[in-house]
Amino acid sequence: MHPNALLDMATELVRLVLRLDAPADTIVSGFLRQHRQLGPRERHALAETAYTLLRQRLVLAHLAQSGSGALERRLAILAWQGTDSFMRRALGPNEQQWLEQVNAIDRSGLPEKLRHNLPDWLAQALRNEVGEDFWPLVAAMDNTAGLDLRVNTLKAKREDIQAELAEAGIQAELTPYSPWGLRIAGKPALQKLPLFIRGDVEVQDEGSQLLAALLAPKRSEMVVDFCAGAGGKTLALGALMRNTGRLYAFDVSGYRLEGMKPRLARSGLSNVYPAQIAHERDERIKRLSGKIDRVLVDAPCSGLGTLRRNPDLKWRQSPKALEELQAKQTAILASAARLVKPGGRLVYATCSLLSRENEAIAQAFSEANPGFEFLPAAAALTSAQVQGAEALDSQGYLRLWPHRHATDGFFAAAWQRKD
Ligand SMILES: C[S@@+](CC[C@H](N)C(=O)[O-])C[C@H]1O[C@@H](n2cnc3c(N)ncnc32)[C@H](O)[C@@H]1O
Repeated sequence: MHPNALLDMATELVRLVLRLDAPADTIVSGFLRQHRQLGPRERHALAETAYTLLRQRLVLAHLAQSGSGALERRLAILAWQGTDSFMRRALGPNEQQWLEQVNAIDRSGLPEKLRHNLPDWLAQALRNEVGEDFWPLVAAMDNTAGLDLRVNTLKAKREDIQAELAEAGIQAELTPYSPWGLRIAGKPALQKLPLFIRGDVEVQDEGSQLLAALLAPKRSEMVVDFCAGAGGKTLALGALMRNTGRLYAFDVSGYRLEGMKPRLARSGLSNVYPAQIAHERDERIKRLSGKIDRVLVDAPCSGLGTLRRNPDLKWRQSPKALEELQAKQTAILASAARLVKPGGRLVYATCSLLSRENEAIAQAFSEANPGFEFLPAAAALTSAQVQGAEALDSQGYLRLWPHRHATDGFFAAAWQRKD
């Protein structure tokens, strides 16, 4: 494709993602689907340009002020993630000159806001969470996420998959904490590899894998994944149960549950029972009250722990939205807890970095439910064969951070129901 045409497309994509009226990954994948003529490198350049713009929105908007022509085009030029020389062939002499001037600016001298690229409320909230780690956290969230795989231990061994990947020219390291994880260098296409088609691996952040480890379901147990979505955690739980017992995968979204089907088919699991529920107090839930060995609540949350993958969330979330989420999280956790039988385990998890969705919800639950005993994460994870689990524990909670653990940001709290 001619550079002019590709830059025009990038400009159009920038216009679409800046509306912030839908998740950026939905907009980007929809846009790329409409332009099937694009090659893989062109797709990559367009997608990464859109994500870079969302990551660095404030500084790029500031720098774009000095140019002329359509603002979206200036932003696309500044955020461009394809080959530089290719893009420059689309620029007129004035644009070339402007770009030289902008590139010469020392960004480290710009005001803080233009360096962290966060809305004020979120910058303040993150400073409150991590104090002097604020800038390392900002830097980690500015990177693209790595690619982690979870080996489906029902079908394969981690070392064998590592060797098979090496044969295909793909370097993979063992993840430091998850006993089933592999971390891949770069972003190779995996979907066509036999090991992926066979269902021997799933793409899953190491942090997500550790939530399954914390719930630690056993053979023949009755387990509920309360907010199962497209089944990322469900599949990990089913494999830990060695395809025995019963694993209910509930969600209010039939559309998301539908997304589980192809993954379930690949996984070889037959112990999973997906079911759409109307809300957290659904009749189906009531019928299972007090009967379940282990319940995972992977609660709907702000998703702010996933900014490496979903940088649009920092612009799409708000303190008001957080309040609504907190009410929902509290209600879902209270309902899910009723399922747990005496001696059973309950885990509440989010992919948020903010205490108000995490410790605050867990502490309120502990106070309101003396029949549930708090289980410190380090001990529970160590029993689940997680190495170095102390490094993941903060005051008994599982707390994962992009800048400390090279995972998405995750939180989890675990309890055991007393007899
Ligand atoms: C963080 S996502 C779950 C991701 C999923 N566990 C995975 O690993 O892929 C939260 C899910 O909660 C679901 N949800 C929202 N409200 C709910 C409710 N009241 N009861 C059950 N699920 C709910 C959403 O549809 C969404 O799929």
